[in-house]
Amino acid sequence: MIIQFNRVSKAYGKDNKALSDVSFDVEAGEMLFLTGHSGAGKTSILKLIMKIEDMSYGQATVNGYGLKHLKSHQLPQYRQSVGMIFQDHRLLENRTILDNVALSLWIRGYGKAESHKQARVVLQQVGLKDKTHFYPDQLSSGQQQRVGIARAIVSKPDILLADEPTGNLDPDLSLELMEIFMKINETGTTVLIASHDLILIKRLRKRVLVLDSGQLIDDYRPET
Ligand SMILES: Nc1ncnc2c1ncn2[C@@H]1O[C@H](COP(=O)(O)OP(=O)(O)OP(=O)(O)O)[C@@H](O)[C@H]1O
Repeated sequence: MIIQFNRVSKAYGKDNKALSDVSFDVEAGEMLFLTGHSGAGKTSILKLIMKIEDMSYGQATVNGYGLKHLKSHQLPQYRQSVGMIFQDHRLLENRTILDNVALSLWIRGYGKAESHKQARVVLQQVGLKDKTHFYPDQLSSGQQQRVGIARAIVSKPDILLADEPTGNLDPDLSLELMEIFMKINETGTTVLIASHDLILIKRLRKRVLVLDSGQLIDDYRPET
């Protein structure tokens, strides 16, 4: 299992309970969705996996690392194996698309030429080969979201997390984006996507974890 949550709870402060006793397993190479109403706890699960937040109770193992006892010096290595695509793209406005993607390799010690080379490869993969010299504000929001995907996959993570990646896209663009995720998944990357776009999720016939007020109420696997 590449992700194991065992009775995980999360409270923000004393009273804000976001997750209660959540348990689930994900096999390496799976693609699945996390859904539920606004405030159900989807982002909280992703933040726990990224170790942006710490759990209050329970245990979780991700890619062989026990999250509870992960030391700060292990974090960079751990986070290299888990890529995250944020709801707001968080692109650097004063850098080109190519630099935005290459930067995540460059800060890991790759040379500039190699970083650019690999950035070009993933930008082609997400269909943005012709936009490498553009700046983020010259792209549509769907294209910006694809830059976010390119940036997350350029370091070849074992697990890819995405928080509402189709948030403000129209249905056609949302489907296109999901097809990109499916292609990434076909290369062996485990993909976990938080989304409340139920129509889209249904169409894709993948496993769906359903959260309700911080509790996991369903783990739906489509018939094969
Ligand atoms: N930093 C925080 N401080 C206090 N409470 C928080 C914090 N982050 C989240 N919460 C609370 O935890 C609960 C779960 O939030 P979370 O963001 O995980 O939900 P979500 O399912 O991702 O919602 P959405 O679909 O609206 O993004 C909510 O009640 C929220 O108010």
